[in-house]
Amino acid sequence: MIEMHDVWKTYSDGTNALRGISIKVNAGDFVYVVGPSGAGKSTFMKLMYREERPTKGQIFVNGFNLERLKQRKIPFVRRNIGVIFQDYRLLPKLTAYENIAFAMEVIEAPKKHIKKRTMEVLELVKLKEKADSLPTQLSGGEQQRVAIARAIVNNPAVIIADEPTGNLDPETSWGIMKLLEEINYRGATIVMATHNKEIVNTMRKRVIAIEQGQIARDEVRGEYGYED
Ligand SMILES: Nc1ncnc2c1ncn2[C@@H]1O[C@H](COP(=O)(O)OP(=O)(O)OP(=O)(O)O)[C@@H](O)[C@H]1O
Repeated sequence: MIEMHDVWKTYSDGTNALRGISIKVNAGDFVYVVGPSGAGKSTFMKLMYREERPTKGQIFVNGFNLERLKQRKIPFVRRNIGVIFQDYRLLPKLTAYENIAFAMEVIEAPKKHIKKRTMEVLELVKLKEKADSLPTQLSGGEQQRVAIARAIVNNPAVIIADEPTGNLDPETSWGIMKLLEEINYRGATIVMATHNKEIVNTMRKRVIAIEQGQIARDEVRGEYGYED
């Protein structure tokens, strides 16, 4: 599903963010990515959805070699990866419904299908009654649920979540985790970077720890392992 072979990332200012990462994530896995601030977690995530390119090494997602990808194939690969950010990144002038529907419009899904599927995911994230609200009219947790609905609306095989609970209080964070667990249960592979010790130690999953740009641990039912 996702494979990295000896992946290195050096930014243009010379920062060595990743130094020889090799991993394999299978279809249906739920993986936490943990590690100290600045360890390289976000860089690792960005490489998977091709926001950044590796300096060296190979990355495969859904069978595609991201480094050999033809330009015209990029939208196809991106459509198979849903991305969730700490700061939600909803379009501020669009309603909850429109934010989600927009993700289907850009891939030119049939109109009839858009309405049905958008309502379906709004229901899944329990926000049907907020369909017409703008992001500013929603709480942080509700905005993140809209962002999750947007990420899954095109049925991607892989969900990349970079600190999805980073801006949320503990109770709201648990709601988001329940939702991600449900999405994983329905078949999506989830890779989630997090600093949330309680979540990692309670909802036991595979844990990949990155330290100074290298894999420090990779455990099947791992622990958070840091004090923050
Ligand atoms: N665009 C960039 N240009 C130069 N250096 C960068 C860039 N992005 C990240 N870095 C550096 O690369 C290293 C890894 O950063 P990254 O954001 O991947 O870490 P992180 O583990 O996600 O940190 P955090 O937990 O604080 O979000 C850091 O030293 C960071 O300063």
